[in-house]
Amino acid sequence: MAYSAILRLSSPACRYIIHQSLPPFSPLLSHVLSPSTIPSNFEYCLVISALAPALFSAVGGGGALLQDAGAAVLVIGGGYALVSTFDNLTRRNLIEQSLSRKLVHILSGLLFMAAWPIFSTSTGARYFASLVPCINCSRLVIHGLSLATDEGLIKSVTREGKPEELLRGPLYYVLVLILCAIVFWRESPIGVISLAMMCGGDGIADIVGRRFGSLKIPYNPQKSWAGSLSMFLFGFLVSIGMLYYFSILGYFELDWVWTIKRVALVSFVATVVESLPTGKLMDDNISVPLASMVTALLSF
Ligand SMILES: C/C(=C\COP(=O)(O)O)CCC[C@H](C)CCC[C@H](C)CCCC(C)C
Ligand SMILES: Nc1ccn([C@@H]2O[C@H](COP(=O)(O)OP(=O)(O)O)[C@@H](O)[C@H]2O)c(=O)n1
Repeated sequence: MAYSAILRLSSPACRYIIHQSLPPFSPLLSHVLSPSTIPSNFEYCLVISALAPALFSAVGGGGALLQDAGAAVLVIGGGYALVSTFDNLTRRNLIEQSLSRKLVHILSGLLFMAAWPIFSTSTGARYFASLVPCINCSRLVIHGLSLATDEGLIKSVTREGKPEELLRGPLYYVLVLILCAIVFWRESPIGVISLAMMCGGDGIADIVGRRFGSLKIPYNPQKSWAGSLSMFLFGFLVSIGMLYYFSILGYFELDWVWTIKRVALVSFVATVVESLPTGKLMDDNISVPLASMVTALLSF
């Protein structure tokens, strides 16, 4: 009944329109809809309720709407599941908090982007997809302002377990997801590369840099050559991998030799920007995707 259009069908014109626009799917229908029969309004409502899904999918509205709403619910659930999974791993001391945060950093955006093809081809699909980071954005603001408490969220995405940390890196991160979903979506490699560099590149730099980053960068002792090199390589590979994923699904047709060169350039520029001592001026979750977008816009 949710999709059924309960229409006032008393007017003959309305019944005529229905009769003309709906092929008689069965003898029952042709009887009920034929102008010679005068069915009650209840019978018409019954018919419309039965045919509404077909009607909606025939006009492209309900089918796409249903698909996008379902996809959004599925991905929102996936986001909650991901965060709570890493919260449990951290609580059980199976992984340290900094590693948990970085794995959430790497996986959230990449899995969100990988889910884009399950949304419909309608023009509104990108807005349904952006609902996912939007809901997480409101979640981060609510808990970042301590209007509510979610220990699991705080433990799995903050460095020191302070709620106000949610209003910096994590918030900028989901805002970039919203921007890329709405502005670039599945139509442009720029959004894909920017998210790959922010999620994959910047994420791996922390993991590798903390463990193997003894050789520091001269102009920024907080960063290391190992961290930056891993960002360049992993960011490049994740970018190419995601572009290949979307291209085999038919969203991009790319000249791969040309593309590889430009992705390498984007990855290099993003890595240099991330290595700069500008963390206090601009969070990496803004500077890395911004540098990637500008470089990709100029080179693609
Ligand atoms: C830990 C995060 C950012 C911190 O960045 P940094 O300070 O370490 O540089 C990521 C925060 C993720 C957010 C809480 C949840 C986002 C969920 C995502 C929009 C949907 C994922 C769906 C997918 C299917 C798992
Ligand atoms: N290029 C890089 C990036 C991070 N790192 C290491 O990872 C730690 C966290 O890096 P970061 O401050 O960029 O972390 P986020 O701002 O990305 O959360 C740094 O303090 C370094 O120990 C590195 O060695 N080289």
